[in-house]
Amino acid sequence: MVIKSLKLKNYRNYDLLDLTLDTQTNIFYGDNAQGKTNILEALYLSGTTKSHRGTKDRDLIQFEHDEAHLETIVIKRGMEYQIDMHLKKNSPKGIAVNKVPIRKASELFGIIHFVFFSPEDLNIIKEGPSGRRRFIDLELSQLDKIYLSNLSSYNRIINQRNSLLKDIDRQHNLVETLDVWDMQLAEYGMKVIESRRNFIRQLNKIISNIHYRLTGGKEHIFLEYESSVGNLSFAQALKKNRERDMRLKSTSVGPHRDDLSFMEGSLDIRKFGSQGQQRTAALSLKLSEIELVRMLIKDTPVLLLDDVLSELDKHRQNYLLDSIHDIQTVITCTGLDEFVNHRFSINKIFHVKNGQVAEEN
Ligand SMILES: Nc1ncnc2c1ncn2[C@@H]1O[C@H](COP(=O)(O)OP(=O)(O)OP(=O)(O)O)[C@@H](O)[C@H]1O
Repeated sequence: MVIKSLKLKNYRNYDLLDLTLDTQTNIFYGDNAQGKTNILEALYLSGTTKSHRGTKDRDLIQFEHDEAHLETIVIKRGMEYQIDMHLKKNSPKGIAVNKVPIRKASELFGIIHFVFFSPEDLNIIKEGPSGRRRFIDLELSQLDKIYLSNLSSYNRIINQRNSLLKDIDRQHNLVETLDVWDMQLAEYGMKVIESRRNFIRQLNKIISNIHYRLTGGKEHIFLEYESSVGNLSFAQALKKNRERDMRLKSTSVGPHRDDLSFMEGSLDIRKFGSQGQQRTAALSLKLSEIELVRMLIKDTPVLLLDDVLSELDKHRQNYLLDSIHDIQTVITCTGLDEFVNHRFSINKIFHVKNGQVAEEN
């Protein structure tokens, strides 16, 4: 699949933008705060309905405007799909595929698949568990419609359970209603955990090879899904922790507290790895994600690289660029130095300045 074009109107710092992308490598370069990431964000939004930065629709609309419009044309297996998105300040976004309005965002599912890679991804091992859960959730939500639906049900129920835990403090007889919530939470929670375990199993088959090559044969790594539920069933764990949850007024076990560990032999890289080791493992993870997506969707995803090359040394830059030469890639960077010494062929170069994009030859 490839993105053929992107049009924006009143989106972030773009009044109007009309871009035709190359099917291979596209570079957007320019100084800071000129609008490079905004382009990647707009692309990601048009495929997933969400900003990769988690920004609300109203903040994506250009200051002093009430609406924004995005039009993306995707080519997938020879078919053209036009995705129109209308962002509004005070109501949900309108989406149409080939001019036919769709009612639910999930109807966009499967048209386009993005892998987003930003400098924060290189810190995924060094930082806290929420980034690692977010990594799993963002990818699985694109790969698996049922996961997306189970995860939203789980998140809805956990919010309701947490408010109930707060209310119980004032109105103790509400404690009887906890069982009903726990039953539902356990049902969706187990499904979420099972899908995540399966995803990690599949990633493990790929990551060890990639990491071995990336470290010049020095390291083997292995991922482990760490469930806060432990060996209990989720329902049992909820029961066991009920007193504590009531005291803390929040749910202490479940997929929203789980983590992913990166093991090099018996060494937990999260805790004991050097910074370099952690960043290399993070790069291996990202490369494995691309590989796994490719296998599962039986197509190539579109890769969005947000200023990530300048974060890598020459060896890792080369490894990354070599791994992606047959995928449509949209790269942002502040300068073109990273590409000068690489045989990597750039197909289109765009200069971004203050919400204006100029193609260079
Ligand atoms: N809703 C909005 N309306 C108008 N302009 C906006 C809006 N949101 C953000 N901007 C502007 O967009 C610019 C930031 O764009 P972007 O995040 O794409 O930067 P960038 O070129 O990727 O820079 P960097 O290299 O620093 O990441 C800023 O100038 C900011 O003021």
